[in-house]
Amino acid sequence: MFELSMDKIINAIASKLNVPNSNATHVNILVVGLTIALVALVMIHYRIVGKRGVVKLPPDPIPTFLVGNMNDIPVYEEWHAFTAWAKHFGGEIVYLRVFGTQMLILGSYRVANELLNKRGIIYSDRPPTPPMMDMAGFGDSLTVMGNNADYRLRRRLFEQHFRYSVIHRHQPTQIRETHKLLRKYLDSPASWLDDTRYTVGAIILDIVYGYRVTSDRDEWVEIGERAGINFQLAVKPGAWAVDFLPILRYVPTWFPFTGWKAFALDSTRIRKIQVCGAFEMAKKATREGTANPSMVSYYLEENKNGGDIPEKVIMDIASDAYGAAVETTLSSIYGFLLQMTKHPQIQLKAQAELDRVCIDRLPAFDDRKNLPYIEAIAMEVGRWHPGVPQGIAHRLEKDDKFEGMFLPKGSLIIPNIWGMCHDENIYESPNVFNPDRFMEQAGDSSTVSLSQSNQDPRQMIFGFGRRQCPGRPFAESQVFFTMALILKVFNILPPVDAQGKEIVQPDAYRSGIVSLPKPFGCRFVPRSNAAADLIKQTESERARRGEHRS
Ligand code: HEM
Repeated sequence: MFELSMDKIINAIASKLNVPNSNATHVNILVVGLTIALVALVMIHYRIVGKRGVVKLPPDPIPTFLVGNMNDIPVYEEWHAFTAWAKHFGGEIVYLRVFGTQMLILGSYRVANELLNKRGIIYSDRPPTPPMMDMAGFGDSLTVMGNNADYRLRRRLFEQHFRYSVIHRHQPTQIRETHKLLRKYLDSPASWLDDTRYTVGAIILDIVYGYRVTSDRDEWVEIGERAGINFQLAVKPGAWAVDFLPILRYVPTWFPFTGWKAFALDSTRIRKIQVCGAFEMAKKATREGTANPSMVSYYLEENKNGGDIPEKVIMDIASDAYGAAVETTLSSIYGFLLQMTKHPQIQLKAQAELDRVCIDRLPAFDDRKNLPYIEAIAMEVGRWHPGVPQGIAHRLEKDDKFEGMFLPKGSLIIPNIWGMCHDENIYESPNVFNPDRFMEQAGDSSTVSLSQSNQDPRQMIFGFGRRQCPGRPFAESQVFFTMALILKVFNILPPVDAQGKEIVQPDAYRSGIVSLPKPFGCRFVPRSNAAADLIKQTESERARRGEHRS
């Protein structure tokens, strides 16, 4: 029966190819060749996994010979392509291959929760550090380290300084610097973009090194920023030939076309100044007893009292905090300001809540539980454009199986956080900016509260499982506090053109691991004279606390 139908196929092919039947041997060879190729293709889609039988890989865009899906992955705003694939393949996991590297793009919170949270034990590793990251001085960063004992020590120490139960320690710094920002918005609103950036940098420098920024353009903030920019450049996938051909790292610097080596050397130099310089400054102050309390002074003191934390570890995690905190937190604050320029009604509603809770004073951290609408705006800002839209890749440590699909060991796991936050199955009209989606109307407008029924996007935007962002408690509190303070005293308006007409600004975001809004305009106008007075009073409070002016 089989031979009969095989003959038929051979004859059909033979006639199609115009090959006489007497030459059927050649056709036989052709058919065998085609069959092998077909089986090979099928084998790529289906894996034979030991005794567990045949298991299917997740669906994938058709790969190209050798390079796989390299050309399918866009260089900019990858999260849109990932979201489109998830829809196209009707699946929550998409499989990609680039050269020998296998990737699994997770497109829903449900799957990310099942794999990265619940099976965290095998999903918490990171891929090997790309050569350029290493050459540019970022190889020792906690964020890129594999799941080994050294990593776990660093992670524990890091968390100890930023977990929910201790972040109140950082509040005096947050209050001092964020109040200062309000004064800057009032006195010189044109430089709001830089001033906002400097504020976040100044807070982190104080928390981590006990260093108080005293000028508007502080050298340590500048160095931190340069290191941050270099990190973003070095980590960019596909940007560096050396990441594909590691042997290139041994090419001497005098060789033509090695500008990338100069970048790597300069980046390492800046990173060294940032990591060692700021640490040595904090160490000296701790030794002399003049240090402000900080992450570095805390662990150095612990060592003095019998602890044995390697100094290198303290030095590295301090710089990790700076590198990981500034751009991400800024992404939320800038994102909030951009949306406010477009949504005056949302501002009005938030200001009504603030005026009810903090009648004639500035909001404080303790007000958070009584300001659900401000919390809802913070959640919607995070959902609208997550600061790290594709997360940071995890690496699967063992072969795994999920709902009939085979997930191969060594795969990079990329959670498409942006896609999850715009999932129509979770959020109604996901492309509308609407904080009310997180609110529950309970009685009159003074008793509204946060709804428990809609998925809290913060379970996604800070990543997953054992790798979930350890800075989350601090980031949430700083974003909330900044938003509440600004809304209490300012109207946030869009820029105007030469005719005084308000400019409608695009929702444009920079691509990269951390994604911020592209530069945009914003006007800060005090809501009233009383609001301006509240800002000015922070100056006298500062003087009363004996803080220096800057
Ligand atoms: C709104 C602000 C922030 C967002 C959206 C954010 C988001 C993220 C995400 C998505 C990850 C990857 C998690 C994963 O691999 O699954 C991450 C990792 C990390 N974040 Fe944040 N982050 C923010 C603020 C901060 C702050 C303020 C700090 C420090 C104080 C921080 C420190 C870190 C560190 C050290 C890691 C690496 C953790 C590890 O690999 O174990 N982040 N963050």
